[in-house]
Amino acid sequence: MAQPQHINAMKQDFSSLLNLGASSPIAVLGLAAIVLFSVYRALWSRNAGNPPLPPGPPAEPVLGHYRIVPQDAAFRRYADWAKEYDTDVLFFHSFGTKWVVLNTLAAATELLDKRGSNYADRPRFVMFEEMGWSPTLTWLRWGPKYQLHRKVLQPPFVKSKVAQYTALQRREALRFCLGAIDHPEDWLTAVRRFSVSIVLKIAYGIEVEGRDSPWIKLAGDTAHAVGKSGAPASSIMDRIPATRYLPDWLPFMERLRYAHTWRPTIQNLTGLPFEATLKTRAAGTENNSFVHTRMGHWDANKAKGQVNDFSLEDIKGAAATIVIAGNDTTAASLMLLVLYLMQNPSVQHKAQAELDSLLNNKEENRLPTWSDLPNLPYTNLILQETYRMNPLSPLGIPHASVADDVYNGMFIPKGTIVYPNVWAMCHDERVYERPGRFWPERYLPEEEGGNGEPFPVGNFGFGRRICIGRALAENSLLIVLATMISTLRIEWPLDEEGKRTPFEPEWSFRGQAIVMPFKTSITARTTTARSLLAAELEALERHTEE
Ligand code: HEM
Repeated sequence: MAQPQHINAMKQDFSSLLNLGASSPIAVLGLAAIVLFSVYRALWSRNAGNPPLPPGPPAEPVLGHYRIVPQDAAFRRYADWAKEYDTDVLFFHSFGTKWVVLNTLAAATELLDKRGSNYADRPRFVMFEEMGWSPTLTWLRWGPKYQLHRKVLQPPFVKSKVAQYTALQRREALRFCLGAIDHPEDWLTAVRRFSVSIVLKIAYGIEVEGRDSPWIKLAGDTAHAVGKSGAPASSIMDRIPATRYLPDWLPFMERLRYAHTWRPTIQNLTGLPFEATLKTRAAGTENNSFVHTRMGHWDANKAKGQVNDFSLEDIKGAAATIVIAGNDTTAASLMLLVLYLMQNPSVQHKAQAELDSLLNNKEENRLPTWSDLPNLPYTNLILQETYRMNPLSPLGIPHASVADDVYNGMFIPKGTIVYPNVWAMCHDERVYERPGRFWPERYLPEEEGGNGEPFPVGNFGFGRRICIGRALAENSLLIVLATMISTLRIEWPLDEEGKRTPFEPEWSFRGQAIVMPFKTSITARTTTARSLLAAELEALERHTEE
């Protein structure tokens, strides 16, 4: 969801335009004129008489920074430029689009939090509209529709309300560990099941039955469709919206083709669970899922002859938001937890010791519950360190400025796209000693052997657009982490010679920063772990089915 892909996408769009030019020089000249005009109008005409723009590397004529910013791991390059130009805000432009990158927590807090109302907008996501997304909070521009969606979606996820989902989350945590013990070679299915089961149940009341559930596949397909669609607001349709009406077979419209190819998948994700839920309601089944609750309000208003501000399309889109925003992020975070525990056996052992001493495991033989979590400080530090090591959206989800602004004598024009460089903030050597090292103790005070470093900030965004699901996500991750530490032994896999050999897995830094599927060895940590998991799962299954 972050920036590197938008540069990449522009490259694809632009090189396709150049290909077209081979057969149609007039088209190239026309497009060049449009680009030059939009660059002038969007950028320089607005800057006349204002303070200077923030610094940044020199741009190329016409193309601006499109060839300057790397496609991969741009967040690292931005962090280097911030040092080189001795600034916390960098400025870039390309084809009339302007963007700034905020490289310190101070800049992000000042602009996105304190001046939040000026940075609550998003760029327009025309390509996502073409892909068939219903109104979706994450992509909505600032305005009454956005505010209505946020007002409806936020309440069930505030900290005081997410307790209603704890039984579900614990059940899925137990299922994950049991799945990983029973099918260690297929631990990723257990990961995907864990994340999608939680969001489908909350959004629609749908149960994911078994490892072969079609819902797991649909969630995977959607993740693929979104993951490869490029960064939001980066396609030629986003730059020049009228191009969405061009035929998609034109050589330079490959992203429109992509949107149309994946449209059925997106429509399935937003449509199928919604239709299934409407059917269960029509058959008289009620549950407390988001859709059932909203449909209850909708029916009641309709019966009273009152206008429904929140339309059926809105309910459909808002429910899909829960799945889109909450599924992949949770799955990717759980993969990171497995990775860091595997890579850092001493951390794993320390966390096991913390759990064992609390649960007195050998005598009582029980698994961690919600009431144990506040008494597991080291487990919590592991989660904080996981957030810091690899922010999933290293450049956040872009905000956009509503009006002209000046920050530390630098001009930020209206309509500028704003990327918080969360990775740079989490890896700032002035704040974190040896930031590339996974060291959960760094947050402890010095007298307890730590460095007194602050918890990372920004992984869930900033200001008015901050993630609504962070309390839910944190609960999911903490309960699954504690259950894993208690029941699983996670080690390097055995190689062909039967040795455990450390390796660095592959990563993808285009858009989101995610670890690619990797091999690991997962076994039950104690002789009773599996039976304990199975017994508690059975009890919870009865409970959550009610
Ligand atoms: C580890 C898990 C998660 C991470 C790292 C994460 C991260 C983020 C980030 C970085 C943003 C952008 C905030 C901004 O623009 O400043 C965001 C927005 C959002 N997240 Fe999450 N998220 C996670 C889980 C969830 C879950 C479980 C839900 C489900 C309810 C959710 C729902 C949303 C929504 C609806 C938005 C859009 C908010 C808006 O634009 O007003 N997220 N998230």
